Amino acid sequence: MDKVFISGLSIQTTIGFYQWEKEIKQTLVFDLELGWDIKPAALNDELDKTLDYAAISVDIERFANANPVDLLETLAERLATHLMDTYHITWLKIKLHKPNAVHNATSVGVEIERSKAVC
Ligand SMILES: Nc1nc2c(c(=O)[nH]1)N=C([C@H](O)[C@@H](O)CO)CN2
Repeated sequence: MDKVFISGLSIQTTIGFYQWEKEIKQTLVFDLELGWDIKPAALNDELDKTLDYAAISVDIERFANANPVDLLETLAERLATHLMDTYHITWLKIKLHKPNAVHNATSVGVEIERSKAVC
């Protein structure tokens, strides 16, 4: 399967279970793999036949800020649904890091992989 990927997309957003976290912004880092057949875009060198990683990066930041939640799990799941529905993606993997959450860990977070049947 071909993929378009985004690695190390760093944003500032409100996220967290505890009350103090709802009053600040924290760093989240996203790694995404998006299943996509890249041949149609490559055939005639056309951006509109592929997934525009720049546009999707902007969308991810907007989505996270528009949908504040407590858990990384919730954000990952909702973002997966949003990306699959909006861009007609049938397979994706999202790894979501909260690098400053645990002071003696390099990073912590969640990773999900989702797919849906093509009709
Ligand atoms: N599996 C998870 N564990 C924890 C989360 C989370 O989103 N998923 N969140 C927190 C707190 O918000 C934490 O980041 C505050 O330091 C704790 N554990």
